[in-house]
Amino acid sequence: MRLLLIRHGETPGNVLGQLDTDHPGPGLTELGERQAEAMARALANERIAALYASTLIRTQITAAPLARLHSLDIEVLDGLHEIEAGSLEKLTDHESHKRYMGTVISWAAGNLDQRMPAGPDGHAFFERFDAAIANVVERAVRERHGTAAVVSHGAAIRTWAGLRARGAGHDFAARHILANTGIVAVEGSLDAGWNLIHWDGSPVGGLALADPTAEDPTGRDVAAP
Ligand SMILES: O=C(O)[C@H](O)COP(=O)(O)O
Repeated sequence: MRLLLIRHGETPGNVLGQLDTDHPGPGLTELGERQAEAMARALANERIAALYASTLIRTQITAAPLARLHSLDIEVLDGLHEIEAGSLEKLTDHESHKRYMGTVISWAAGNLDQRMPAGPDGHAFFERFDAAIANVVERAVRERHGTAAVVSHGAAIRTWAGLRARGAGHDFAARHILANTGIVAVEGSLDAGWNLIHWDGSPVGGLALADPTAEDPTGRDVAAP
């Protein structure tokens, strides 16, 4: 089956460069709302049979136009939420960004024992995200459908795909941006594992929907010095 892992639309926290991972989290900016509408239009011809969002409301708001267009319900799944920032929560400085993204990219390299300061380690993240993906796949197998869309988060998608998708890898995940409404597509199964099909790091509705001035720590190239 195919999984479209979609990052949510822009939030006020993304504009400020805030490490904002608490529940329920912020809604979208006006640009974020437009990104979500454009994402639905861009995916109008995709045969999406099931649509999932995380427990943070920004993903549910982002999924709403796509749900309307495809006449789908949004299923909110535990386990798809952003990687908790621990004691870095709400910080906006570059050292904190580096520490947060450095930790999650090291998980994508397989160093799962590393811990976010006062937060989770890589084992805890992969356990909950893998379990969520297993739920998505089991339903697809039961209902015999081929494509599911999963609206999740910058660090969570990059880290999961970096370790789990053949053709990605931690270095790739670090270097490839994942702007708001960027999409990482993987194909595979629980038994065979996952292959990277494409990594569209820009807003799927087009570059006119990008916000080059946003600080956005989880969306940018983190291999850059
Ligand atoms: O730094 C961020 O942008 C926040 O920590 C959360 O990531 P997200 O915007 O992809 O949810």
